Parts: sequence; structure tokens; C-alpha cells
Amino acid sequence: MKKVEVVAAIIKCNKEILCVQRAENSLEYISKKFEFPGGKIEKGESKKEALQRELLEELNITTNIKSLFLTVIHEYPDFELTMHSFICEVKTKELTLNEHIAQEWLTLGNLENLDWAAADIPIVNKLVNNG
Ligand SMILES: Nc1nc2c([nH]c(=O)n2[C@@H]2O[C@H](COP(=O)(O)OP(=O)(O)OP(=O)(O)O)[C@@H](O)[C@H]2O)c(=O)[nH]1
Repeated sequence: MKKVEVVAAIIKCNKEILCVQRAENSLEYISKKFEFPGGKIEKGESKKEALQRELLEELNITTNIKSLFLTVIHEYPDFELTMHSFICEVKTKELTLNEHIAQEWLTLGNLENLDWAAADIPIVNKLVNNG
């Protein structure tokens, strides 16, 4: 099965976390799902370099990347995803959605209300349970 390795950012601004919605896609199980911004690691990049590049491309922002939070391995019907999620911080919520169709800034208590990509559920659960 095809393997995909991505980095994703859990971006905090005070007590709120950025959640972004993917555009419509032919793979129904990720189409219009909420996710943490990020993307594939390119050849020669470190994980943090890949994350900074993706956040600039997708949102026009630079963040303070704090620490690795959780690595999830998830088998979708068409590919196996390895996703490294990092806690990041920003001082303002200013951003531009270059690829996603919606954004939500939610507190921990409200994170579970969104329709997340399946691979993100362990990250959401750990955030909610660990504060
Ligand atoms: N960035 C990111 N991708 C995720 C998350 N959860 C999740 O299942 N994915 C999946 O990981 C894969 C890689 O994301 P991506 O945005 O870099 O890839 P893509 O295929 O949309 O773009 P590309 O073809 O331009 O590289 C996608 O299939 C996406 O659905 C997440 O929280 N963040």
C-alpha cells in the first residue's frame, strides 16, 4: 500500500486551537473533513522545516514550533498515513486560507464537535484528555 508521511500543526492562540477544513476531494473519507494544517515532508527537509513551509504555503503564517505532540499511523482504504503532530504557538489569529475552505478556532471542550479526518481523532482525543 502507498505510504504517505506528513507533518501537522496544532496551532494555539491563547486557549484556542486552529482547525481547518479540507476542500472537496474524490476520496470521500477525507473530503471536507477537518484537519490540522500541514502536509507531506519533501526530500531533504526536516519535519520542522516541512511544517514551516506548509504553514507559509497554506496559511501565510510563521509559527513558534514548540514540541512533538503525537505521531499517528492510520490506514486509510487507499494509503497508509504517518502523521507527526507538533504543538505550535501564534500571537495573533491573522491568516489567509490558501487551500482550505473554512477555519475554526476552538477551545479544548469544543474540539470533538467537528467532523475530523479519521487519522486526527487520536490527536483530538489526547488534546481533550491531557488539556
Ligand atoms: N496536513 C494534514 N493531512 C492530513 C491530516 N489528517 C489526514 O488524514 N491527512 C491526510 O494526509 C494526506 C497528506 O496531506 P497533504 O495535504 O499534504 O496532501 P495532498 O494530497 O492534499 O496534497 P498534495 O497532493 O498537493 O501533496 C492527505 O491525504 C490528508 O487527507 C491532517 O490533520 N493534516
